Amino acid sequence: MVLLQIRNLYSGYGKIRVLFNVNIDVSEGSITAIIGPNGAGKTTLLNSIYGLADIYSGEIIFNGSNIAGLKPHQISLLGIGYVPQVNNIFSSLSVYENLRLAAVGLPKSQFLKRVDDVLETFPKLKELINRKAGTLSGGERRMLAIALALMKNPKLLLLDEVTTDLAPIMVKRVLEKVVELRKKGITILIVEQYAHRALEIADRVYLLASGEIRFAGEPKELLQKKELLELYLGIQSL
Ligand SMILES: Nc1ncnc2c1ncn2[C@@H]1O[C@H](COP(=O)(O)OP(=O)(O)OP(=O)(O)O)[C@@H](O)[C@H]1O
Repeated sequence: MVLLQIRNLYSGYGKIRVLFNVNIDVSEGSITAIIGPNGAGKTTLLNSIYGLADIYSGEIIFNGSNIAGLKPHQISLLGIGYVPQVNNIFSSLSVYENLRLAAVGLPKSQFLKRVDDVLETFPKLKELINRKAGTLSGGERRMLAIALALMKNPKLLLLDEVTTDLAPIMVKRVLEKVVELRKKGITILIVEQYAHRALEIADRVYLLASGEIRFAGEPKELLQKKELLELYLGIQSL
């Protein structure tokens, strides 16, 4: 089943037009990667899905209904979680307090169940539960940012460059978590600046450049398109 279908999407910010005729299918239970050069519009695509960009035309069908034009809190309630590039962690609050805030409105008993689930996925955060978020390492903060999005129990998780600026070992751990989340039934749409990392874990990949989709297919097909890789990603081979 296709969980998210984007049809003929044109979007941007006011007069700044960024995406042109974008079509994307995200199958339930899959990892779908969006790659492309800087400024291609990858973040704008996630912002469009989450109600943070202006939709000029087109449809964003999630779980059967068109969500284009809805506000972020409405989209969140429908089951989409977003881990933005600049994460919204409160540094002066503890890990626990951040998790509590992320689940605001949830009755205490449900909150405790969700915290248990999320900490099972991120055992390291359990050890750090009373630490101020500002004292966490870069990798730990990235894990917390994902944990915060999971507190709302999303069906679809949007991840924007969650591995950028991390040491190689932490990159590996974060991506292993992403694969683990898919195993738990969460559908993932991931934007990655480093194409090879995304291609290793993705079921399907879209190459975006200058606001248009230039390739859609399986990672192994893209790996054979040397001219696309060279033109848009500046790499001879991966
Ligand atoms: N809030 C905004 N208001 C106006 N223009 C914006 C805004 N955010 C991004 N843009 C513009 O939209 C275009 C696409 O940016 P976007 O961040 O979506 O690209 P990207 O592929 O995610 O790039 P990067 O890898 O550098 O983050 C850029 O020209 C950028 O300047």
